[in-house]
Amino acid sequence: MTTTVPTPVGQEVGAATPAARAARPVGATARAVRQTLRRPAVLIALGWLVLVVVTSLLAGPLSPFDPLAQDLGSRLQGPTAAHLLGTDDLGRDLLSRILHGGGVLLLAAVVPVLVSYLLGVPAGLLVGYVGGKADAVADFVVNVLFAIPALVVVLAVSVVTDNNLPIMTVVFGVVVSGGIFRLVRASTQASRDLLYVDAARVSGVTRTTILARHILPNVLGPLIVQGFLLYSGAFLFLTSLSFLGLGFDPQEPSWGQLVFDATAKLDTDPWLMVPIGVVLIATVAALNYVGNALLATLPSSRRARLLTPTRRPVLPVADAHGTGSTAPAPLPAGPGGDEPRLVVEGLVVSFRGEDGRWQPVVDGVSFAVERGRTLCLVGESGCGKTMTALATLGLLPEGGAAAGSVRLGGQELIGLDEKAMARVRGSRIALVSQEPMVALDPCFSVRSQLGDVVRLHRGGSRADVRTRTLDLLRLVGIPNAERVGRSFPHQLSGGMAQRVCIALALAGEPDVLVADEPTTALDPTIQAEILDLLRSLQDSLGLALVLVTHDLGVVADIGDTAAVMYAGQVVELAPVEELLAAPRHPYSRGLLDAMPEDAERGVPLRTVPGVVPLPKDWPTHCRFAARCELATDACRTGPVPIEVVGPDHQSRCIRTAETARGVHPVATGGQS
Ligand SMILES: Nc1ncnc2c1ncn2[C@@H]1O[C@H](COP(=O)(O)OP(=O)(O)OP(=O)(O)O)[C@@H](O)[C@H]1O
Repeated sequence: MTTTVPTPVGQEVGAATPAARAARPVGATARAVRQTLRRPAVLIALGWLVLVVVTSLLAGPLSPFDPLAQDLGSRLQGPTAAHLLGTDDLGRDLLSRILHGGGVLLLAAVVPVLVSYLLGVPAGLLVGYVGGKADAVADFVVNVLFAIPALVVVLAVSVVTDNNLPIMTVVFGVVVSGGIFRLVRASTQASRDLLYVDAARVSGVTRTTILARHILPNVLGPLIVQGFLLYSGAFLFLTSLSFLGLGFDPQEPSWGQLVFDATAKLDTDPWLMVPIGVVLIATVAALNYVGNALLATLPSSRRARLLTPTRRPVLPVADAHGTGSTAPAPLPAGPGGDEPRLVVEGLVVSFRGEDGRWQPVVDGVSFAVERGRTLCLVGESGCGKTMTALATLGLLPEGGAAAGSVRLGGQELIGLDEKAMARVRGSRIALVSQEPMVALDPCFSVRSQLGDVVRLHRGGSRADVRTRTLDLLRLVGIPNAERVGRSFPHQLSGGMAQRVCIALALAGEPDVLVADEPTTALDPTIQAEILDLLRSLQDSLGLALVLVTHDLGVVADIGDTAAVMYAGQVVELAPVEELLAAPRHPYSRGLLDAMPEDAERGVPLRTVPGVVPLPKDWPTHCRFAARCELATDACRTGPVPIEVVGPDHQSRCIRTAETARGVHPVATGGQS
């Protein structure tokens, strides 16, 4: 039997990015756990574990014989009516020995789990929260712990303590506690800057309360799952010790001892190995199976997948047209009359309110993107850019549903079930999110996360996956790919993390990349580098890029076409140069006038007065009318259709003819 020591926990558990976990409703996780526990295979595994525990507890009354009673007249018998599982070389009943041999082992395996939790959880919370020097010291200690082979330490302890099992299990728990520490620290680091944690901090809540109430719940799920896996590892480890005759009383039956006895007679009496082998394998497999099944219920590092309900709700026909205020304008065909790579037509995204009614937040949006071109979705906060982008990937948050048409290379995506959509996502259309640190799982190295995605999309041997992973890192401009590959997300700068996220998105070689404010979280010099990178990738790979931004500077820098969104609608769709030179919608003009790049020193920055109305407050007439200085009574009489105002240029304004002649409202001074 080989000695198995559980691998470091932090490298094993698919713990969610905590921010993503925080975003996931608790009820959803609880539901997923309940569903998992009802699966027949999980029920069988749980049933076996319960059987093992109960029969070990009731070993005395259940055993047909004294497990130590020798009967040399019935040595090495196979199964008989008297001895259902046969006897060993001293004629001892195997069934009775198996029943008595598991209890101490099962109990002893709890100790390392408890010890590692007692050490790892508080230390991980504290160090993850305060960071700084404490983090460096703790990291050093944990690295040392990981470098020590647990078996060697425990063997040494067994010699020094004269085979004292409790001390050996405690020491084993200390050695493996580094994994729990890393898991908790990584989750704490990612949670400590969440808005609600900040809010608690500024409200004067004590550090202990913040850690216990706001941060610990984020890590509880993975900890429970890890408990199963750690217990399974500890159980195997202790079985190995007892096989070596360490820790357990050699006079008492133990499962390791039974394996040892069976190994000695493997050539002449192989049956001896069968009952104990089956029991051991079944027990370890059941523990691992339940652990892994629970693991799958946790939100994983792929935030997008976490936020995706397994069955996506469908908008009822009556609500599928949003407010149905206007028909979409015709879309341009691609070169040679082909359909462009991504075509979005009459897209409606709605959320179901507490009253059960569907509230549109994206209302009949249409645009198309060609290979090698960039379409920018631009507008103020709350206009529906992100929801439009997420709907194209089938990644709407829970409660959201989409209708209309999203065609990718001619294939309709709206209405695809989650399984089919999962095949499309990543391999044909991929997402680069706003917050690289949220998109990366703090518990796994860059190489491991990227390798997972490469394996998922391309398969191949370990060497192939490794080569491709490094190639991808180099592709996104990371020169020291080997070193960055070994790093964990918290060791990366924001720009580097965003490059890694772009590499993740490119791993499946998609045709279309959707980037949601990919530079917002970065400082200006890095923003420029990331935009350059996207542009060069687009050139070399021929990607169609959908870029969400509120920054017209970014649009000017990288966009080919701009779709200006306001209150859930596209109000202007135009080639970027045309939009910048001669916008046809007053809102576009307002945004341009408000660009800080154009501000004159000493003159207050121009703004568009007022705010974007909430979806529930959208008027039935022009939604921008309340903020528009050109608005007349005619603008307040009914829905305004989007109209073709030039080749590839559309505007949703009834005064478009005048704006073409340069009649535009002057945005008013506001913030300086
Ligand atoms: N989970 C949700 N449930 C209900 N409404 C939502 C949800 N998420 C977003 N919304 C609403 O959808 C509308 C559009 O939001 P969206 O995030 O797409 O805007 P945005 O233009 O991307 O803004 P930002 O730049 O701030 O992300 C907003 O009114 C928002 O309140």
